[in-house]
Amino acid sequence: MITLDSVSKSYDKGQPAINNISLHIDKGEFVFVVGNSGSGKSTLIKLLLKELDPTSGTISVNGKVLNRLPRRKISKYRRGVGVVFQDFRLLKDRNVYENVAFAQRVIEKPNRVIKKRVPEVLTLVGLADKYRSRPKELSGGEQQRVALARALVNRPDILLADEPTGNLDPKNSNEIMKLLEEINARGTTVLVVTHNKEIVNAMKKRVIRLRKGVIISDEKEGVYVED
Ligand SMILES: Nc1ncnc2c1ncn2[C@@H]1O[C@H](COP(=O)(O)OP(=O)(O)OP(=O)(O)O)[C@@H](O)[C@H]1O
Repeated sequence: MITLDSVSKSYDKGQPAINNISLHIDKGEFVFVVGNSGSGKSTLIKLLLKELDPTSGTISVNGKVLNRLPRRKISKYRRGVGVVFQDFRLLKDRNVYENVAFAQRVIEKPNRVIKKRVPEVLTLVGLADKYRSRPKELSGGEQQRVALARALVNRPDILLADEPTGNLDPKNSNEIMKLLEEINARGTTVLVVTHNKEIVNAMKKRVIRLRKGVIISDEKEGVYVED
């Protein structure tokens, strides 16, 4: 599903943000990526979204070699990869329904599909009754659930979450993680970047640890080890 083969990424100056990483994630896996600030986690996410290209090495996702993906095919590729961020990134002037529908409108899904699919995915995240609310009328946990619904509405094979609980209290964090687990159980491959020690330790999933752009451990039922 996701394979990195000797991947490095250097920005203009300093040491590489990702330094010769090889890694394989199977379809249906749930993986945490942990590491100190600056260890390369966000760079890894950007490489997987093809927002950045590696300086060397190859990345394949869903059978496609990203290095060779032509520019005109990038947006289609990204449709297969849902993404959520710490800061939710919702459209402030649109309600919950429109925030989720937007992801379908940009790929020109017909209205009849949108009308069926948006309520389905809002039900999945437990927000069916809040479809008319604006983001500012929602709690942080609810806003993140809207972001998750938007990431999932086009049924991606992979979900990337960059610090999804970074702005949430423990209760909301647990709820978001339960949802990610459920989404994973339905077949989506999930990769979560996090600093949340409690969550990583509670969930007993695969944990990949980065330090200065290098994988320093990769354990099947890992725990969060501070650097
Ligand atoms: N656009 C950029 N230009 C130059 N250097 C960058 C850029 N983005 C990241 N870096 C550098 O690359 C390294 C890895 O950064 P990255 O953002 O991937 O780390 P991170 O593990 O996600 O950190 P955090 O937990 O703070 O988000 C850092 O040394 C950072 O300063």
